[in-house]
Amino acid sequence: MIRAHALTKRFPAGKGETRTAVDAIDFVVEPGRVTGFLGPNGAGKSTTMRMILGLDAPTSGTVSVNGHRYADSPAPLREIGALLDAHAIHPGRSARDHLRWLAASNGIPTTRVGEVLDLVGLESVAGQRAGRFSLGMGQRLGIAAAMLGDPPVVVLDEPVNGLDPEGIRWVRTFARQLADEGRTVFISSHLMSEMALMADHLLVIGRGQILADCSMTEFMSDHATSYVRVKAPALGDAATLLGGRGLDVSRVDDEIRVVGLDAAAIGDTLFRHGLAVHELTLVRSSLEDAFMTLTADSVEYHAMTEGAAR
Ligand SMILES: Nc1ncnc2c1ncn2[C@@H]1O[C@H](COP(=O)(O)OP(=O)(O)OP(=O)(O)O)[C@@H](O)[C@H]1O
Repeated sequence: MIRAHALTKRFPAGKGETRTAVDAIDFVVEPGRVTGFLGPNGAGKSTTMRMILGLDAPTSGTVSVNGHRYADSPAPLREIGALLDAHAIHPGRSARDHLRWLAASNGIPTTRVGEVLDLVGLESVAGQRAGRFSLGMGQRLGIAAAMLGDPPVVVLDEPVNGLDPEGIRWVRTFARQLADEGRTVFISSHLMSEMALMADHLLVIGRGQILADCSMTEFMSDHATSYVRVKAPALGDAATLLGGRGLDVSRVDDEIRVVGLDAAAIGDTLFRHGLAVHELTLVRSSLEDAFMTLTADSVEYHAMTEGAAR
């Protein structure tokens, strides 16, 4: 498992000032499930992952993989496999040569190269230069490299960024398989929609702080609210009536939004009081909305106007 305690990273920000990228965070990434590491751009995901892998030194605090610091591991690739930057591959080298070189420099038998190429479905193109690979093939090669040491812990930074739906599905299935094999799987993303389909557990980060650490199911029930949209000619009367019953009623433009009773019961109540109803719809807020709400205060660069965001 991965365990972070009071993990902090500050970067120099000029004029003797510092910028806190990761702010004293505590978390545990458990084996046997996919943990999604979710946060808007600049939230601190990559910095955290780099500290897990010993590529950045924490300013303070600790992070361990299977009980010890990554840097203290005698055989790091057998301990933890990582995909941080899929483009960090020599473009002139073939996929097979790239993996052979990695295996040789890490004391891993070259027979493993064929196995990981098979695992990610690149066997047929293994002789081609990696520089010619599509984004999806590059991601697969990066994942093959991560799996060389058959590690119990796998860390993937934005593995589906820029992939087509087929590539996304492949990564999702692969991550699930790794978790089912009992491995610790830690995957970052800035898109809730991806995590909703991939992760069992969620760690949400914003401005370097943990905003949520819970199961995906818990996140859904806590944050994805729903309401019933009511449109009626006598909207004010309908709002007064429903509000009088202790329901949470808010008026937005030409509709009222009601929380606390299902659509059928609301319709019946209005009917019994002779109020006509033109629309009665259950509206579920999407998980993406829930994530945006949770991280709204921690997004680094807000669009200046709504129009600019489009
Ligand atoms: N080497 C560095 N020097 C200075 N500041 C840095 C450095 N690396 C990251 N930062 C800053 O730390 C903060 C967190 O960055 P980080 O890359 O970890 O975020 P992220 O969540 O991975 O975002 P993204 O999804 O955009 O990659 C940002 O404000 C970033 O500008």
